Amino acid sequence: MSQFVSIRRALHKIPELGFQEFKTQQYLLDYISTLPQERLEVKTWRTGIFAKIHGLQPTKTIAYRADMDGLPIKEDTDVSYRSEHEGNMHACGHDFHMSIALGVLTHFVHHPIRDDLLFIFQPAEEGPGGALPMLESDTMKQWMPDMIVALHIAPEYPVGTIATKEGLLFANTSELFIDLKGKGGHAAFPHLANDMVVAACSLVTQLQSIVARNVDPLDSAVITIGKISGGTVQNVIAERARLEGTIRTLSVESMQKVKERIEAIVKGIEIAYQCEATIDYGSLYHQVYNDETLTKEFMNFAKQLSDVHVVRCKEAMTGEDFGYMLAKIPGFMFWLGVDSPYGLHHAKLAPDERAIDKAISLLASYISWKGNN
Ligand SMILES: CC(=O)N[C@@H](CCC[C@H](N)C(=O)O)C(=O)O
Repeated sequence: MSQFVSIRRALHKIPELGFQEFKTQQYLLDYISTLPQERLEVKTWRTGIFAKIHGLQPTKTIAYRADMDGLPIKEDTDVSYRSEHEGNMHACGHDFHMSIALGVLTHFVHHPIRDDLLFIFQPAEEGPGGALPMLESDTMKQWMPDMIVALHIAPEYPVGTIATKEGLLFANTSELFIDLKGKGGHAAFPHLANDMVVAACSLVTQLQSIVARNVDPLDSAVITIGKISGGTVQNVIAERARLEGTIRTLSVESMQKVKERIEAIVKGIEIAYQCEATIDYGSLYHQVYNDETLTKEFMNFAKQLSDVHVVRCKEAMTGEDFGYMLAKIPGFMFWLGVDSPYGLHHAKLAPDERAIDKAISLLASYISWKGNN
C-alpha cells in the first residue's frame, strides 16, 4: 500500500466537523514536520494550515487547496479503517483531498521548482465555511498566490478520469434554517392548539413549488430540506418545528428570487397556521467559477498524459467555498474519478484509493510544468 493511502486511512479514522479539526491539524503538522525543512515554512490558522515551499528563483506562487472537515454522518462501511469518531464520517472525500495534498507537498519538498508553492489545508468546507475567513487572514495576504488549484473526488467517474470545464462549475449555495413556533397541546384537542408538525409538512411541500413555478426552467435551482425536527412525544401536539436545508442556484439572480419566494411562503404559513416563523440563511457560498485560460491549459496538459482521461463535464449543483478563493485568485477546480457505487454524503461512500497516487502524479507533473514556465 502506498504511503499516501495509509495516510488517507489514518485521516479517515478521525473525521472532525468544521473548525473542530484539532486532531486532523495535529496529524498533518506531525507529518509535515518529518519532511526536510530547509525550504518549508508552516503557519497555522485556527484549525487550518498554510505550508509554503520556497522556490529556487520564484516568479510567482502556485497554491493548492485541500479541505479538512468531515460530515455528521454515521459511517456504514465495514472497512478496517472506518471512522473512530462515532457519528462523523469523511463522506465527502476530504481525507482524499488532504492525503493527495501531502503527497504533492512531499514531492516538491524533495524536488523544489523555480516558483513558490503554497499548500492550504482549509477547515470547515461543509460549513460554516473556512475559505472566506482564511482568504482574509494575514498569512494569506502575505503569501497571496498568483494561481490556485483544488480537486474534488467524483464517485461517478472511473479512476484515471478527471472532469472539469471552463467557467461555472459549481452552484451558488445558501443554507436554510426555518423555525416555527405555534401552540402545543393535547393530541386529542387539535382545535385548541396550532400544530407545527402540520405547518412544517405544508411548508416543505409549498417550498417545492418555487423551483417548479418561480425559477426560469433554463436557470437551474434546487431547494432541499435535509432535516425536519419537531414535537416531543406521540400524543402531544408539537409547539415547535425546525426545517434545515440548502438552496442551490446557477445564477445569483435566481438565489435572490428563491429567497424572496421562501419569505413570502413562510409569511403565508404564519397566517395560515397562526404561528411565528424565523428564517436564517446560515452560510452562503460563492459559485465555483473556473478561470477560462488556466482550465483550458490544464485540460490540454492532462490530455497528453497516457494514463489520464479528460472529460469536459457539465456544471453541478454542489457547492464549495473554494468559490471564494477563485473569485479572488485565478485558478480552477476539477473532479477526480474515484469510482464509488455510493455517492458523496452517503454513509457507504467507498472511493477507490488507487485514485490517490494517480492524482499526486498528475498534480506533481502539472505544477512542475506550470512552476518552471
Ligand atoms: C462538494 C460538496 O458536497 N459541498 C457541500 C457544501 C455545503 C455548503 C453548505 N453547508 C450548504 O449546504 O449550503 C455541498 O453540500 O454541496
